[in-house]
Amino acid sequence: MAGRPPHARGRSVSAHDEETSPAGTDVAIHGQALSKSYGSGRRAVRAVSDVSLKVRTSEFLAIIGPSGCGKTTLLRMIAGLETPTDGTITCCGGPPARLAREHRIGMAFQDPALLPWASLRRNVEFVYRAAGRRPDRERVDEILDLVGLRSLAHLRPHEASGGMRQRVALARALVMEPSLLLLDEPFGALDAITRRRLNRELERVWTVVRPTTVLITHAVDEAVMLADRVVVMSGRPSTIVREITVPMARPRPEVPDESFRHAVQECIEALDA
Ligand SMILES: Nc1ncnc2c1ncn2[C@@H]1O[C@H](COP(=O)(O)OP(=O)(O)OP(=O)(O)O)[C@@H](O)[C@H]1O
Repeated sequence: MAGRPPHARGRSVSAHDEETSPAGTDVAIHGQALSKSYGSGRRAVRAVSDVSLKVRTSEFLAIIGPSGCGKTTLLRMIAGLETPTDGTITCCGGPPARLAREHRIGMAFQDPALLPWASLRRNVEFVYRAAGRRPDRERVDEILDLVGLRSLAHLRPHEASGGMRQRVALARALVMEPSLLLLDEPFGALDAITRRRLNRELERVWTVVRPTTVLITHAVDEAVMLADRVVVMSGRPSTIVREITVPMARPRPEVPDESFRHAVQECIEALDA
C-alpha cells in the first residue's frame, strides 16, 4: 500500500502562511480571499469570509468546523455551484465551472439521492448518461468491484442498506475518474460501525485512484483518519483558523496511536478556541 506522499509532511500552520501552502504547478485548488454572502442589505448572510487555501494534486483535505460556519458553501464554490462574492478560485488551472462542464468533478453528499427504479449498477451508469456519454461497462464493473458492490449491483436502492447506498454514491462520484472528488458529510447518516467500515473503504479506494479530495465532516476522528491535512473553520467570522498536517502513513492504524491522538487533540483545541 502506498505511503503518505512527501507533500504531506509538515507542521501545524496558519491558513495564510504562504510558505507552508503547497507551491508550484501541482496545485489543484487555489482559492484566494474567498468570501460569499447570501442575500443583501440587512438580511445578508456572510457565509464565508476571506478564505484562502491551496490543495495539491492528489492531496486529501478534510474541512471541519461548527454547524453553519460555511463548509458547504466553500465546497460549492470549489465545485463551481456558487460564485464567490469576493476573491478568486481556480481548479486545475481554470475556473471551477470549466472542470464541472468537462465532468471532471465527482461529488457525494450525505443523501445519496439514487434513482429508486434503477438497479445500483444503473445508478452508477447514469453518470455517463447525464454527461451525454455511453456507459463504459468495463469501468463500471471496475468501480463496483472497488467499492465492494459487484455482486450486489442488481439490487434496487430500497433493497440496499444505507452503507451500500453510500458506496453507490462513492462509485458514482469516482466512475468517470474525476480530477476532484468533493465529499459533503457522505457518511454522516450512518451508524458508527458502518461509518468506520466505509472510512476504511474510502481510504483504500482513494489510495488506488488518488483524486484530489475535499471532505467535509463533523467527525474529527474521521477527518484525521482520512486526510493529509485538516482545515478548521470557525463560525465568527466564517473563515479558516487552523491547518493541521496529519503525520501518519497509510493505511492508517486500526488502533489510534500517539500521532493520531495528537492530531485529534489539535483539531479539538482549534474547534474550541
Ligand atoms: N442558499 C442559501 N441562501 C441563504 N443562506 C444560505 C444559503 N446556503 C447557506 N446559507 C447560510 O450560510 C451559512 C453557512 O451555511 P453552510 O451550509 O455553508 O454551513 P455549513 O458549515 O456547511 O453548515 P452545516 O455543518 O450545518 O452543514 C449559514 O448561515 C446558512 O444559513
